[in-house]
Amino acid sequence: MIVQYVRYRVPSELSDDFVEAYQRAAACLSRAPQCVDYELARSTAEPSSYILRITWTSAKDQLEGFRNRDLYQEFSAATAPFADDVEETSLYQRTAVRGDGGSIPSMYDWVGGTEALERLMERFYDLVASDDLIGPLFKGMDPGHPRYVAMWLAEVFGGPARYTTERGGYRHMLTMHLGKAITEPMRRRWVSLLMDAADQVEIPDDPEFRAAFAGYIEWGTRLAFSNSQPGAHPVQQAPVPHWGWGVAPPYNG
Ligand code: HEM
Repeated sequence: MIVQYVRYRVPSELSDDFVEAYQRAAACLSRAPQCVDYELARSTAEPSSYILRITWTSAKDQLEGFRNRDLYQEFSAATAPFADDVEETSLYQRTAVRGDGGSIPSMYDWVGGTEALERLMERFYDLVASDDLIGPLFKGMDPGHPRYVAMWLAEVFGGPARYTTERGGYRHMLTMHLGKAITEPMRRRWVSLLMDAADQVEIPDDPEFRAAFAGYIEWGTRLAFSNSQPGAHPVQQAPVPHWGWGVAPPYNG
């Protein structure tokens, strides 16, 4: 891990604009898998002085991962008006001296990445195909469907944003559920078969992971249920949601 510090001196009349610009830029950091955490702090003694601290997974990830991607373009566009106010920017190696707050892996990393999610989804849709209640809903499904849903889940759990960049993002997923008239017993069966598949392919079964995973699945299936009802008026445009550990992150011993 590497810590980047950027010191700014911002004219006081621009301080609100500066913080607002960083609120926009921060959305990019929140989505960047290379970013562990970040904070913008303002000096109490000299209110025109700000320090931005960003912890990156590594200098290489920051340079080759973040700075080479679209998110960086967005980040730079938001902060460009304050480029001349930067007084210093430096990268620091962390030392052994530190307290709580090491990086918490994303749920995507914890589950085993794309390979594990694809394995899970292949098994799940095998179970679905032979299920009397929900099998018929998926009769004409695209053969790539398990992979697409794995891609969606990967993005939700903090992995690559490929469902957004390659598959049409939230809007496409929504469209696929519209008018399907999912019933509550169907939703329950979907959840239950997914949990069976999770046990069968042996994705992590620690309480923290399974609780967070089940939380998302409960939430997502309830949205799919309501969005699928005839006459529903769901939100048409939204980012792919990001799901995290909630109140019980992995136990570090
Ligand atoms: C967390 C819950 C859910 C997630 C994450 C999810 C995800 C998705 C995604 C990403 C697609 C579009 C795939 C593509 O890009 O082509 C899709 C399509 C679909 N979903 Fe869901 N879904 C959920 C719940 C449900 C439930 C509860 C049902 C029904 C019981 C359902 C039925 C369908 C059907 C029938 C399609 C269209 C399949 C096809 O014809 O290719 N989904 N779902």
